[in-house]
Parts: sequence; structure tokens; C-alpha cells
Amino acid sequence: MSERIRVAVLGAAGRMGSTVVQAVEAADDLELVASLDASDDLGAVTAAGAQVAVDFTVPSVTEANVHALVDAGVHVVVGTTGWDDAALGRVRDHLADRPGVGVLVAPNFALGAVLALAFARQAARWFESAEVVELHHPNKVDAPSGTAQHTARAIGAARAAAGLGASPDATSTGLDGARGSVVDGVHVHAVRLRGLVAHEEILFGNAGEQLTIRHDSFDRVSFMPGVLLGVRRVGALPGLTVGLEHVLDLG
Ligand SMILES: NC(=O)C1=CN([C@@H]2O[C@H](COP(=O)(O)OP(=O)(O)OC[C@H]3O[C@@H](n4cnc5c(N)ncnc54)[C@H](OP(=O)(O)O)[C@@H]3O)[C@@H](O)[C@H]2O)C=CC1
Ligand SMILES: O=C(O)C1=N[C@H](C(=O)O)C[C@H](O)C1
Repeated sequence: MSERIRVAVLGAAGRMGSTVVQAVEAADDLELVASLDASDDLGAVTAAGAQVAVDFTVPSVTEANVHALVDAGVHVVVGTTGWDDAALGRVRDHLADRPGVGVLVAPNFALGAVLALAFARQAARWFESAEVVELHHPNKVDAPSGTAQHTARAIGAARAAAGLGASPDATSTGLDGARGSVVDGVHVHAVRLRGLVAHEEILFGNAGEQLTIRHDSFDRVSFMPGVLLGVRRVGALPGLTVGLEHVLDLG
């Protein structure tokens, strides 16, 4: 058997991190060498000889983690959300000075969610109206979800490329926030409800018809095949990759 990939998990005590720890421990080709949470020193990752680090922490710390890991020559798989273009640009620039190091940032590692994005990108140019609704557990700290923002950006780009204008919308008065946030011209709505895990509805409308693409993660194990695929592939993906769709050839 070839050598196992040595993996560190950041945010290991969290909802996602603890699930990743179990998934890595159960994979024959991976070896868990470090599990870090909020009070731990990032130096433990290199001290343990990790080749790949998986970050499921919080939006306020993930970028700093990535820069420190890149400096240490460790490949990184990032599931933490909250990334914007400026932060991604800083990582891209940093990686230009560290040839051979790979960082994969993916707002959603569930295969169905990535397929939903690919289907939405295909559908976007054929519909007059498009909106996104994301629905999550009430412990989620950020809104709208990284997945919904990524989806809205893809829809916005596909609409722009097809020469479509804004979705029709006569609403001009009402309570603040009633129409959600707007990402690249696409309205995005966030629901927080006890009992939910992670769900997304992508709504397309034309006169007389509607297409709904819905994805449901009922359990965090749904993200694990994508996370493990990222861990196995990131070392062969130098530079910055944004979105698991590029690993799945759906980008
Ligand atoms: N890409 C994907 O497929 C998915 C992405 N996510 C994203 O993953 C992130 C984590 O979600 P979730 O697991 O639910 O959140 P949790 O709050 O359950 O977990 C985050 C963990 O990170 C810890 N932490 C905070 N700061 C640091 C630090 N500096 N170093 C190491 N660990 C730290 C937290 O500790 P403490 O509580 O003590 O602060 C906590 O244990 C979110 O951004 C979420 O949106 C979630 C699901 C899927
Ligand atoms: O916080 C979560 O739970 C999730 N976060 C990610 C996001 O913001 O898109 C992925 C998934 O929706 C679960």
C-alpha cells in the first residue's frame, strides 16, 4: 500500500470538524496526525508532519489559518465560509510565492449541492426570474450561506453572459430586508430553523412555469465524500481552487 496522507483537522471539536475527524480516521489511505480547536497552537500541524490541513473553523480566523499553513508548505482544504473576493485574492497572491502548495476553498462539499450548482448554472440563462433560498440550523453564525452566495454568483454570471437583465420585480416599499440580500443581481433569502441541517432551493420562473432545484443535507456525513476527495486531490492542485465543482469536472 502507498503511504497514507497525513492530515490535520482545525476546528476538530466543532460540528463539522468532529465529523471530519471520524471520516479521516475511517479512511485507509489517510492518517489523522493532529486535531486542533480554538485554544490550540497552529504550530502543532507542522510539528505533527501534516501534509494536508482541513479547516472547518469560523469565518473570523480561517483566512489567517490558511496564510500560516501556506507559509508552512501545508496544503489546505477549507470548508469554512465567509470568504469574499478580497480574501481569496490575498490567498491567490500568497500562493504565487509558494509554488506547489494547493488550497481548495469550497463552500459546500456535499456532492448533491455541487450538482445543484451545476444544474442551476445550466438553467440560469433560460429563465426570466431567479432567486435562492437557503435554510439552516439556528446555530449557524453567517448569512446568507456560502453555498447560496456561490450559487447566486454563478447564476448572475450565467445571466450576464446570456445578456439577461434584472429579474422582474415591482416591489419598491415594505420592511427592510423583506426581499433578502442581493448577490450579483440575484435575491438570496436565509431561513434559520431548529431541526434543519443545510438546505438550498434555487427557484427559476418564466411566464406559466417554475423550475425548483432543491438540495438537502440531512446529516453532516453528506459532506464527507467531498471533503475526503479534496484531501486526496489538493496536493495535485497547486494554487487556489474555489469550489468542489472544479475537482469534480463540473466547473
Ligand atoms: N463547506 C462545507 O461543505 C460546509 C461548511 N460549513 C462551514 O464550516 C464552518 C464550521 O461550521 P460548524 O462546524 O457548524 O461550526 P462549529 O461552531 O460547530 O465549529 C467550529 C469550531 O472551530 C473552533 N475554532 C474557533 N476558532 C478556532 C481556531 N482559531 N482554530 C481552531 N479551531 C477554532 C470552534 O471552537 P469554539 O466553539 O470554542 O469557538 C468550533 O469548535 C462554518 O463556516 C460553516 O458555514 C459547514 C458545513 C459544511
Ligand atoms: O453552517 C453550515 O451548517 C453550512 N455552511 C455552509 C454554507 O454556509 O454554505 C455549507 C452548508 O450549507 C452547511
